[in-house]
Amino acid sequence: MSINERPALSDLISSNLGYPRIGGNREWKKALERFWNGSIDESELHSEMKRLRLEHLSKQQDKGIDLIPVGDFSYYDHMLDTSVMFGLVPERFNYRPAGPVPLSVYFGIARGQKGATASEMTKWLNTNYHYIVPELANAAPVLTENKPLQAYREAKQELGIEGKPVLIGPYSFVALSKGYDRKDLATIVRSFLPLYTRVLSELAAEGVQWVQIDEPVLTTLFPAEDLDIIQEAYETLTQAAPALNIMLQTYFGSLEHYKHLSTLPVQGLGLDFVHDDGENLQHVLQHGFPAGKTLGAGVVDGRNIWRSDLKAVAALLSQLAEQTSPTQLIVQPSCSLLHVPVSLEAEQKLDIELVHALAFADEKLEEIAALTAALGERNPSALAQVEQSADAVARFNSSAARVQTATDMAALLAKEPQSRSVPFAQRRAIQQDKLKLPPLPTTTIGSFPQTAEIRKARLQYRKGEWSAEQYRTFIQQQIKEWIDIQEEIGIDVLVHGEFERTDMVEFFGEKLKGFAFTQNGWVQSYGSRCVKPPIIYGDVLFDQPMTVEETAFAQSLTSKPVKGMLTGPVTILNWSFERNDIPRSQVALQLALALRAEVEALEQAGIGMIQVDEPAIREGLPLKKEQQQAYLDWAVQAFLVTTATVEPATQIHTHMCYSEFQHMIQSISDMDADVISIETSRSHGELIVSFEDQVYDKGIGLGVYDIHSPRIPDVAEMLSMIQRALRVLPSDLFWVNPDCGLKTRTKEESIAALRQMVLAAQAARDALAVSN
Ligand SMILES: Nc1nc2c(c(=O)[nH]1)N[C@@H](CNc1ccc(C(=O)N[C@@H](CCC(=O)N[C@@H](CCC(=O)N[C@@H](CCC(=O)O)C(=O)O)C(=O)O)C(=O)O)cc1)CN2
Ligand code: MET
Ligand SMILES: [Zn+2]
Repeated sequence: MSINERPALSDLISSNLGYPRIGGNREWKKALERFWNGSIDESELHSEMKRLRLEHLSKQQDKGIDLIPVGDFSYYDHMLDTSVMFGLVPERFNYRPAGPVPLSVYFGIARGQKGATASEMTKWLNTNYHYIVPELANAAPVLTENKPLQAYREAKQELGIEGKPVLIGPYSFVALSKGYDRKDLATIVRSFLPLYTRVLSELAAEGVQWVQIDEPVLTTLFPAEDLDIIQEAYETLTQAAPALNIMLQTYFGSLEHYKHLSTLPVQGLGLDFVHDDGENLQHVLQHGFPAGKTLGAGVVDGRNIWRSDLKAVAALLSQLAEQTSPTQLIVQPSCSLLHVPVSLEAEQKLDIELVHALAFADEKLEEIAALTAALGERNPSALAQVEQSADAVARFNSSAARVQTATDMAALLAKEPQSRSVPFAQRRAIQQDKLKLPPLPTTTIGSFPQTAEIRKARLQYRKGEWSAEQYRTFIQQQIKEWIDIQEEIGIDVLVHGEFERTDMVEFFGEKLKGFAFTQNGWVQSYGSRCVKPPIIYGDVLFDQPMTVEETAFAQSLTSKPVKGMLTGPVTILNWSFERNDIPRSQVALQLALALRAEVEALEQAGIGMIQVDEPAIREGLPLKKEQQQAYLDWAVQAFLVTTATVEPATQIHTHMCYSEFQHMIQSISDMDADVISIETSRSHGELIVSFEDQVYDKGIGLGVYDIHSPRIPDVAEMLSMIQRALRVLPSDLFWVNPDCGLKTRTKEESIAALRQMVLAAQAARDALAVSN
């Protein structure tokens, strides 16, 4: 349907689901880090946070958004905010919540503190955002403060904004927590309902119109029997605050149980019409949408950076309006804009054709406002904007940048070997013969501290104040310093330290063809840590060696093996903003072929061990079961294409960060890496059980200490991690390493922790020698 045939949508309103916290120039990150290092005090932190919070609200208002979210801002993470609001402070912090939880305890849970390890951190659904996992063991939930209410009051008093408080719903909150038996889920959800009831009734008493309750778990494969407690929860909440309109918000997928969920006793249902494979629309068309209910239509992509084809979106909205005749339709992004950069304003260096095809958070709000105005006939000039956007998208899609060179991937692949030439058992003997490693060899995951000095050097180089030669010499000095440190500590397999890299994905994006990179396109990954995902806009191709010089230099300084270090195809794909005009699997294979060229170049330069990191392989897993195997198949294939052509004597390593791997051990094994290192320490050994079944029979290093925390682990603690793992894993396949790279730690912390780790490995070897 064309936009001119649309039915009247005059009561259309616009909404947002969440706005990036980090600020246009990462002011948020900088304030937090200044507070943690003691440069500013708590009151200075609070005032900077408030300034940012209000600035973000004003901006959304200026863009013309009707329903502006409040309470989505956070000092670290929104799940952690909810935990402390409910008084969930783990016992080891020795704090019994009475009123609001102090900032020191809040950051303690997030980052660890003396005598108390941090709470576990894990991926937020299928994104590169990480949340702090609530601990429900021995929990006695109490309401310590009403955070959404405070946020609402602040927006109203300071800016006159009638905000829409956002909170994570009781079902998703509990489902994404740990420390309880799954069979008790309903009881636990029930125990939180009085707290939610109080929060909502106070909001209602204050005169709040709409509240957004996020239930992202509803788009995953949750057990159907949970529908009962979900039903019960929303009956309770609606009864508690009948004057309030509850928007039950879902995102990142479609609702498998649409028929049931659409009839829950709430006033609005928010659906993702972008990342749903068309299924939500099918559900609405097939089953209808309950009369009298408001449909929150997530039609603008909240997690990728492409400009919308607003004409197509307008047609979708018209279709929804016509088919469902809901009393009200709300135009909104598919999810919170937390997952995209703030604004295109700062991007002066991108190709103009590309810029016209992009939309970051602020531009997405403009799209939503324009669409609402055009369809609602509020503003005739908005129509022109809608037409323009469709033209821009079409122009870019047919541009030379986009045109595919490698069309027939299947034919291309048919010519390439996709498995190692000899099986693992044989490779292992050949490799051990060559490498002669001790039992329980020690290594690290790749990066060493990215100090202020290193970042400053890179900045000077980028600004042209330093020559390429000066920067190169500086990087070589860093490599030399750390090769010496590693040798002195007694680590068995060394790394060069990744000093030349800004980020493990951005670095490769800058060197491969088909990528564009932004100047300021930052997105929060966890806490104050941000990433600048590169943009895959065209065909990915190898250009020239990317890592050989630094790796070979490092190897020239030592007789111990140095592991080459690459980021794998699936991770580069998952942590970039990807093109969406061709299938993801095809982009992954293009990446794999490009990276294979690098693997071969390293091998030719005499590097005998190559690590191809795949920390993001798990988060790309589709939320729906029927799509998972196909994904795993092409992901494994991409890894094999990258690594399979090396000699049997060349040892391939891979690394993955903490994830729920239980159901994909077979696929991990099929990747056929000689050694895998996996982050485990924050899960306190739970992951080991997954590898117990003996499906996994290759080299394995389970992280023995948490690198996300500044705390230095002691020898006994790591020794017990090793020994616990050795109860289920064969000692001749076991490696000792930290959880992940050390780039976020200081030099002192890293050296101290690695010394302890080598002592722990030595103690474990001694114990093995005695028992043999
Ligand atoms: N892409 C990605 N995703 C990931 C990970 C990862 O490593 N990469 N790891 C896991 C955990 N997530 C992480 C995400 C980010 C960081 C991280 O350390 N980020 C750095 C930024 C890295 C970076 O690109 N740094 C630039 C520096 C950019 C900068 O701040 N420059 C300053 C100047 C330099 C200075 O004085 O500091 C400026 O422009 O103002 C560089 O090295 O060159 C940070 O937020 O601090 C760590 C882990 C999961 N997801
Ligand atoms: C997020 S996984 C990180 C792997 C990388 N080689 C590093 O050590 O930083
Ligand atoms: Zn990692």
